[in-house]
Amino acid sequence: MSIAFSKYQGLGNDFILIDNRHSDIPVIEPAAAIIWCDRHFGIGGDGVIFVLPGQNGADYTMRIFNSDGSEPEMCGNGIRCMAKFIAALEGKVDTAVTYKIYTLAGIITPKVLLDGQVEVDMGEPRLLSAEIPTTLNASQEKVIGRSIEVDGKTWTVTCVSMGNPHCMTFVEDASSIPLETIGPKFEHHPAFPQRTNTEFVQVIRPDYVKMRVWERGAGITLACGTGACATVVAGVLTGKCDRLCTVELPGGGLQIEWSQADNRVYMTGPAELVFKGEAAAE
Ligand SMILES: N[C@@H](CCC[C@H](N)C(=O)O)C(=O)O
Repeated sequence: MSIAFSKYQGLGNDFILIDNRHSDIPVIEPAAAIIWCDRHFGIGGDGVIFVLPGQNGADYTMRIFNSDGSEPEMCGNGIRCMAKFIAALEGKVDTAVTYKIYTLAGIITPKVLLDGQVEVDMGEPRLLSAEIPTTLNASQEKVIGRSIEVDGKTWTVTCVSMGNPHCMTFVEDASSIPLETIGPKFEHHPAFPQRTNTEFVQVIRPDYVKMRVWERGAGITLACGTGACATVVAGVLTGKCDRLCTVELPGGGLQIEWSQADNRVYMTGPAELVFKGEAAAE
């Protein structure tokens, strides 16, 4: 049996998209997603995203498997790709269209704009330690500028959940951080019972930061949408960033706004079809 897929990327964060509208159960298992995501033996990708029938009043449901087979609650670049994929499935080309997508982080609302960019209402950030989750501040307070020992060094971190967990460290020079070695040590640190995404952020100006990410379940990626949102929230909480801020990632820039008016985070960025194909299912 073979399964049709479309490969999309958002700032180089790349995903295999599957039209799963006929069933609530993803057509491939996490073990197959690991093989499909492999860049030598598979299609290659940071994750596999399934478009399922809507739940809880949503138009569609998104499920995603990371390249290690784990299932995250949300994916910011992925939901922009999913919105473009659905618009193509529905034949809505060159029109603005908005979808309500049910995710494990709640309802998320991407809007495909006329210029092809996608603006996403990412919902409200979650700041309490139990919501992230982290044991860094067990008294249920926010985790802003707390110390953590990782790899024999003390780091000052701020933690934010955008449905999935993020741990941000502000640094002088993000390019000098040995992500490959320090990233997994943050990800698997006992202070994060559900592991964590890890971001190193260099403030260029309050409205412009550079960020590099080690993703939970995927490792180094060229961009992370939820990570960019969490970065701006952390920057505002620590007095380093404006609420409206560009986050420059290795794959390009995202416009992020943490709205004072409704406490929601809005993300705008690209999403593009790379190619379509068919892959063997086990
Ligand atoms: N790249 C994504 C985040 C994907 C999920 C992440 N690896 C996790 O496990 O939380 C994004 O753009 O947000």
